[in-house]
Amino acid sequence: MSAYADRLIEAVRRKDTPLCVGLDPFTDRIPALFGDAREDTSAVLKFGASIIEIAQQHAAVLKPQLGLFEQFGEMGYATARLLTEQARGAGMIVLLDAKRGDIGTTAEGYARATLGPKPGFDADCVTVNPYMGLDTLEPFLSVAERASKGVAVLVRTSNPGAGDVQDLQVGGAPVWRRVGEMLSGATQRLKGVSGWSGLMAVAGATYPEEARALREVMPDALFLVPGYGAQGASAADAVAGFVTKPKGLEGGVVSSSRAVLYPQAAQAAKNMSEWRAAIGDAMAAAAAELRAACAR
Ligand SMILES: O=c1ccn([C@@H]2O[C@H](COP(=O)(O)O)[C@@H](O)[C@H]2O)c(=O)[nH]1
Repeated sequence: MSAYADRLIEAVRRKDTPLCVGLDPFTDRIPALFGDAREDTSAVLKFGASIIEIAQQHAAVLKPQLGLFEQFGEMGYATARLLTEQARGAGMIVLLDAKRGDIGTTAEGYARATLGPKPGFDADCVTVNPYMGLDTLEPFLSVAERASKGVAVLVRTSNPGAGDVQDLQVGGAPVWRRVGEMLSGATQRLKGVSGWSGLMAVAGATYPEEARALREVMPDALFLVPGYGAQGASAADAVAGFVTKPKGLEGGVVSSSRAVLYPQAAQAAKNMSEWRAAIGDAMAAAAAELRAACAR
């Protein structure tokens, strides 16, 4: 199998947009058309399955937010696995947002559970938290190397409090920059023939200046950029850390969850075909807006 980075960048080029659809199930926002998600996880499964059917037309990548499935207990976990299988079966790349991070021996379990084959999730990539140190990433990197998968590392996150720790100065540079520097060996290990690495850096769209600076530190890492849409960042901000290549700007994927899952028109839909149309419109608009931002 080709390297994760090559598969990802090829899929993004084919779709001609860096849009990554986030799958974040919120019980109070899943329309009643699917059943009552507060009482029945089959409503979450039906909602997720319909989202994937539409998303596969507009985006190369799906990012299930595992925490929001885990809130439903074992059935939620099983639902996330079924949806991961559906998305991969439909040719989408699945980037599991699980934000794992623990001592090496425990991390081995997490790596098998997320990237490993059944009974693991068999996701293409998983998000990890590096703030316990490089050794905690090793099990994920080993599985990723062996199975042509990716590892997306939190470097400069999108949340308002991101700077509380990540902006602290260490030897004249912020922590997030030091983390980016620390990841250079891992980046080389997951490099594909395209020159891009499957060691992805999570760089929030809400901090475009930091994303630009991070690109200098991590020239080969594909970025996973959350924060576009519901968190207020524009398409231009979202691609700030991308790079100019002969075919225009590229360099990663931009995720959007709430803005494409729960647009107003979909919340007001009276039937399934209205809902499908509203979701399709929201995803098409996001895909086009990001495509245009990449072309500038
Ligand atoms: O820095 C980060 C890292 C991860 N996330 C996750 O991305 C989505 C964002 O959802 P939106 O509805 O598009 O705001 C969500 O799953 C977060 O857990 C992030 O926002 N920032």
